[in-house]
Amino acid sequence: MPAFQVRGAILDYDVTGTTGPLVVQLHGLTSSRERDGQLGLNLARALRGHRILRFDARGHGLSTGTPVEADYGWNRLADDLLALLDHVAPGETVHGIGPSMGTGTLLHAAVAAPERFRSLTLVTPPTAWKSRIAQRETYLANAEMVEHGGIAAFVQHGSTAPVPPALADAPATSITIPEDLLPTVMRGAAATDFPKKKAIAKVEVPTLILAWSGDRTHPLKTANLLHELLGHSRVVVARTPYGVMAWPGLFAEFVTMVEQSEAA
Ligand SMILES: O=C(O)CCC(=O)CC(=O)O
Repeated sequence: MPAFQVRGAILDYDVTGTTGPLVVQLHGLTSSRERDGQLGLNLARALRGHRILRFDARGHGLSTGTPVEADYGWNRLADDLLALLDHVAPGETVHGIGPSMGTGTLLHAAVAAPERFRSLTLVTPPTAWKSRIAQRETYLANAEMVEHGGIAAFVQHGSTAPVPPALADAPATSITIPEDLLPTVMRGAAATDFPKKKAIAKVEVPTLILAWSGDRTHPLKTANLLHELLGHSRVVVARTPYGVMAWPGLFAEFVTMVEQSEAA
């Protein structure tokens, strides 16, 4: 696999397809491109005639990490993303898609460099702003849990959490962050948040928001707030696994429509 060195980490990535516009696909906290595939979240899979760039965020999957909490803030992950885009596709505008932490990363990147994005697909937007306060405590407690009981304690605790209806059929998967790095990544997640609402409202990139119901880590309130702020957006909510099965098709159709309206 190709690798890219940025700010002390080596990001593992791959590009499928040889022609067509570039799509960059991100993943969520404690996940990786492989694990998101197992969860049915390889959402660019229905798209044809495009190059798809996928990578593991620093500290996740096959990428290496740094022992610095702030490096896992969404703003810093956005710096990684923009640097990787400069490396793989200098000067090219791209379609970005990413769940949860990937959404936070895309929003920071789009605020910093809106000209790099043709479209954004924000999947299962996580807690943000007001709802981030309680999530922060959860992540700090998780960091301590790993330090005292290892990943096994964290996994055991997570297995008792309610599963959103849209994930009812998802297989069991493993955390992709090494045990010694996980507390650092968790504390980085605890300290981060979306960009300010005013900054998001200035982003004029066409946006599709794919959310699901019944998940406190990805509350519908965030999806709806983003929809209100982003003038060029549409929101679709999945309430069952069938709703999530439709997402690759919805994404492919959205990207095609964005390209057709640019050409018109
Ligand atoms: O709340 C966060 O920091 C992001 C949570 C996340 O990315 C987990 C997921 O992918 O479900």
